[in-house]
Amino acid sequence: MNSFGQKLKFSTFGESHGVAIGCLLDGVPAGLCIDETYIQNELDRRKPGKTEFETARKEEDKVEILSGVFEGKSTGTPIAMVIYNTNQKSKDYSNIKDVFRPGHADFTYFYKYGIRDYRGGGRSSARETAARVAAGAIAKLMLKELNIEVLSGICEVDGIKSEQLDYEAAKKSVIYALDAGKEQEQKDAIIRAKNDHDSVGGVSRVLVKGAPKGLGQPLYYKLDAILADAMMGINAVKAVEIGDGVLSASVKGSQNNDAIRTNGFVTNHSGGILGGISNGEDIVMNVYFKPTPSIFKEQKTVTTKNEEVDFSLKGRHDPCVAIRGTIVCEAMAALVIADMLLLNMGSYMEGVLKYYK
Ligand SMILES: Cc1cc2nc3c(=O)[nH]c(=O)nc-3n(C[C@H](O)[C@H](O)[C@H](O)COP(=O)(O)O)c2cc1C
Ligand SMILES: C=C(O[C@@H]1CC(C(=O)O)=C[C@@H](OP(=O)(O)O)[C@H]1O)C(=O)O
Repeated sequence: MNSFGQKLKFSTFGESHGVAIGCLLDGVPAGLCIDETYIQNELDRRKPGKTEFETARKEEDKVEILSGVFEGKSTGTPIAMVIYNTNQKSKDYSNIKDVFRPGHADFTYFYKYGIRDYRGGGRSSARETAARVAAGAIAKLMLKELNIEVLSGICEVDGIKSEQLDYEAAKKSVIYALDAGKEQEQKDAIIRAKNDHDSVGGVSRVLVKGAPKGLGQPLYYKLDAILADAMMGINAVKAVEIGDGVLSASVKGSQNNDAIRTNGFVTNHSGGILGGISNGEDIVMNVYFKPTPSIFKEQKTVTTKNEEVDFSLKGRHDPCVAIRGTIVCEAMAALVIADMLLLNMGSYMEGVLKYYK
């Protein structure tokens, strides 16, 4: 179960090499138009196997809505969605049955549960994030009704930073690069690492446009805390910055404060959140992904019997997980913002009236 979930309850099921993955999304208001083509398009943006910058595992990620939608509209009842796995090739994973891949969840799952679905990491595989994207697409449909948009793109690969942040460019790029001028260099870094049987990290920049003032509950349900929680819950995310983030610790207050004018804020160092509440500016986050743990270089590890071994991995893996990860960030951000909106409708007379009008 998700940890935001005040109004929207969201959970997923399934394993990478099981029959299917899917989700249950409860709390979506009745009467929302559920555009299945839109949901599928969102899944297509994340699905694996599209380019050489992604895992070679080809999945169509066709989503099927099982409940909660009638004649194209949400009914206010739980929405269940399923995506069948079709390209498992589980036998490729027999060589990690008794060894732990450094950097992956094999070690910790084994010591926590004593049993591990080693076929592609089972439940710990980011295959599960397809289900997040399906739920996030429904949240995005709800946000669209309120002219709120969630966008994202890659602003750094292997330390190569984007100078431009062009979200339209990111939509056209196969690696969702925000800076078309840096795209080739970033692509080259991914392919170089891949050819070297290695992997690279990257950073996704997420932008929520059009969010109203007042989202987030002080003090223990702050919008920045909940967004960070949602992002950190994505596989391989190691840090989240809101607005200027880490940089704000090394500048003066006079440089960091956003001056206020009658028409809004002059700058947006805060990333659109003050005191845990949205201030009406763009909500901006940087989400940091580590390099893919499953690499094909020989590595040192131990077996399930705690014997030291050198081992070489097989399988199909993303050389840079941030690329597809950015689509998952959008989905999680959309779910959080939708949840916060629904929460405000309950605590704000204006919201309640608008909702019931
Ligand atoms: C979209 C996406 C794709 C990923 N693809 C792979 C992959 O192909 N191989 C791999 O080892 N890890 C991949 N990961 C990362 C692992 O799932 C993740 O590192 C692992 O579950 C351990 O969790 P942690 O890194 O959060 O500790 C991917 C992550 C995301 C978000
Ligand atoms: C299958 C997908 O990505 C997978 C994420 C992943 C991992 O360890 O996170 C490992 C690889 O697959 P497997 O679980 O078969 O080893 C990726 O291909 C997907 O995103 O749909």
